[in-house]
Amino acid sequence: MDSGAVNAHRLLWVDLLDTPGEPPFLTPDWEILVASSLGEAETLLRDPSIMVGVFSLRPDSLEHLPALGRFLQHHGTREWLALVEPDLLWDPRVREILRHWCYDFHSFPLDTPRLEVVLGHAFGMAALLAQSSIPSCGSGEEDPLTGESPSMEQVRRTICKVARVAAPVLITGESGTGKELAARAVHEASPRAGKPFEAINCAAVPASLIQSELFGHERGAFTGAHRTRGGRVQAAHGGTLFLDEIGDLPLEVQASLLRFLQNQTVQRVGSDHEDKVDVRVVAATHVNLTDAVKEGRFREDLFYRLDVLNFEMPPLRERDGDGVLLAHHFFQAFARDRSARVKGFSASALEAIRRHPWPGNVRELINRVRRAMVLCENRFIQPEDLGLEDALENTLPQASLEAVRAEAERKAITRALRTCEGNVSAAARRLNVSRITLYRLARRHDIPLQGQTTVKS
Ligand SMILES: Nc1ncnc2c1ncn2[C@@H]1O[C@H](COP(=O)(O)OP(=O)(O)OP(=O)(O)O)[C@@H](O)[C@H]1O
Repeated sequence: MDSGAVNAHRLLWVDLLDTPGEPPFLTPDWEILVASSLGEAETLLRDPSIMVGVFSLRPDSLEHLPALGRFLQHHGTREWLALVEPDLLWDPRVREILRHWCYDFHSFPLDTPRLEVVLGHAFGMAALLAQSSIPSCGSGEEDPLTGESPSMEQVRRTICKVARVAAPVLITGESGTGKELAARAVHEASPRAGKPFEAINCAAVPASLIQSELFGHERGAFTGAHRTRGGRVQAAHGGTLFLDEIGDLPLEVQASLLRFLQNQTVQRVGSDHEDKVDVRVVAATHVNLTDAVKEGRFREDLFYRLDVLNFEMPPLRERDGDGVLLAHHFFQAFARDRSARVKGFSASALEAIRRHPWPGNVRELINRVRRAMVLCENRFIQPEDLGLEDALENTLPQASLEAVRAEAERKAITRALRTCEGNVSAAARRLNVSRITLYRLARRHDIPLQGQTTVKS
């Protein structure tokens, strides 16, 4: 029964009677999913958004009590309500179930308004419990995603939401924006945290090997298959499979992936039977999959299977202030690589970081900061150390005349020293100033000079 209401709370109705009855008519706040066996209930509960369940106990359902007890124990993070025939309340086995595993119970006949009130309370309690079991959901110490811009805050909120639902997730975004990191964050914030997170880059595995890499193979299935091997999908059992660059998956492998998503089964290459798996898929792409579908490179049915929940990692140039924050973050992280002399970023380097469009996104920023920390010869990283001197070019005319002159002076001195391989006398001649003036200017601009201590002014 589907109430069809947007944002309705999902409720599992477990009916173990030989002749199951209809669930009651509840307000559209509830979407009722009916299971007529514990097996069916088990399958439906793969959906973590179902946080509340109801089951009824009548004389003809007593044979199921032992199995019901095990089932409730296994799903103890949900809140359960029992509807009980009044006579059964004296049965010690029934009392045991109510005492240990139920949030509340009702005796027949059913009082629907009262039931709904209690269901609301039970849902609230289950939601609280679920929240406290989600580690940081993007805001605590474990949060791997650095960034405080509004667009990153939005990403965090989305991660928290999609983490709770079992459906596939599709993450889009330019290369280097942190799609894999976001996929890990989804996994860590989901009930699958602590279970395997298997990541595979579909573009990096040769097309001939990807089928067996994903689904495994039997011994002798192809030349070189010396032993039977499980694939990455099976390795992710209970957890999450991250398929990076999904747009590069060959068409024949797309068919197997679709089958796996539909049935949650895998078939090894060379095998004629299928194994059941429980894996959540998170996929990422930097290409437009809609275009790939139009061009026949990507199966439309697979696209719709994957595109159930989606979000985009914003490019770094659209994350206000995050470039500088990330630069400081990686500066600290690479502390071991840096010379103790390097204290941080100069004001002009930070300005260059703000101005640069970062086509390679966070990955480019990491590489530039790491290189600058190794190459920097000053106490503070300069735009040139980051290879970002051009980023300031257009901005200089807007700065004060004094700042423009200082920046030009600093650049000219640095360039002359580099050309003269650090020889101060030669650089001074080239700049048409005395050595003493060059020493004074170098000190003002924090530019180290060779043999500085031996020269008397
Ligand atoms: N917000 C962030 N905070 C800290 N590190 C980040 C952040 N975003 C990305 N990174 C780092 O940047 C690098 C690139 O990130 P990642 O591999 O997740 O990007 P991607 O979008 O999956 O790239 P590609 O499309 O090329 O596979 C990684 O080293 C990752 O740890």
